[in-house]
Amino acid sequence: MSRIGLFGGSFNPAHRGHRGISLQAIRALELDELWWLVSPGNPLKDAATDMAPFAARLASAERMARHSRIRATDIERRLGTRYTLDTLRKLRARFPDHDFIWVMGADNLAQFHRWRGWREIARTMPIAVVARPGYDRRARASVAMGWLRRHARPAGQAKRWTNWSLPALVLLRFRPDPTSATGIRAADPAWHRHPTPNHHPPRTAMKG
Ligand SMILES: Nc1ncnc2c1ncn2[C@@H]1O[C@H](COP(=O)(O)OP(=O)(O)OP(=O)(O)O)[C@@H](O)[C@H]1O
Ligand SMILES: O=C(O)c1ccc[n+]([C@@H]2O[C@H](COP(=O)([O-])O)[C@@H](O)[C@H]2O)c1
Repeated sequence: MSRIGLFGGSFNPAHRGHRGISLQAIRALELDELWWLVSPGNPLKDAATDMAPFAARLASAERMARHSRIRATDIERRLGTRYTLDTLRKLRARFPDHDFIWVMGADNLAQFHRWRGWREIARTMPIAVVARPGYDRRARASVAMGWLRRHARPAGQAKRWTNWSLPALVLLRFRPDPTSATGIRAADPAWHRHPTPNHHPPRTAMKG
């Protein structure tokens, strides 16, 4: 069995925060690989006017994932899925020999109850939530956390996630990284048009 983490995102663009927490999650969860699922279109961001083309977002994710166990993928595009629940069901069916865990930042947990079938997602695979500066209070007080709290596992047992009965949630606290794609876009709205995009966005690129 391979131990695979799934980390979905818009990656508009991918940044050092994604890479940093991914590398730490790989260690904390003893993952063989962490697959970045570059979203063809986050269902909650349909109205976004600053979403770069898929190819540019995927390319930025591939660059940021280099030389690591992170795999930047266009899996959702190939599966034709946009809702996470659909993606996870198809991946489970396609890779019966893999163990999967869903990894997301605390800002995603804060609005997780707005995702289609969020309780079903939690019954499909364990969830690891990574602390994120500015969001942890909102995440703790969220509707989803109200339901998931009773299924929380101690971070000290994170490596045993393949044995957990579902639903299961673990909160991971790494070195905080304030980088955000919102901050990068504010500093450089045309990031996807540069021939050699910035691999290392400015340190001031914080959540806007
Ligand atoms: N600095 C960070 N610390 C912890 N988690 C993060 C961080 N940046 C992004 N994430 C997580 O990475 C995943 C993908 O995020 P996304 O591609 O939307 O980046 P973002 O920086 O949050 O973008 P935006 O500012 O446009 O919302 C989400 O689960 C998000 O919570
Ligand atoms: O399935 C849903 O209803 C749903 C709603 C909002 C976001 N998501 C997923 O959440 C992940 C993070 O998205 P983002 O835009 O915050 O990086 C990405 O994989 C999205 O497809 C999924």
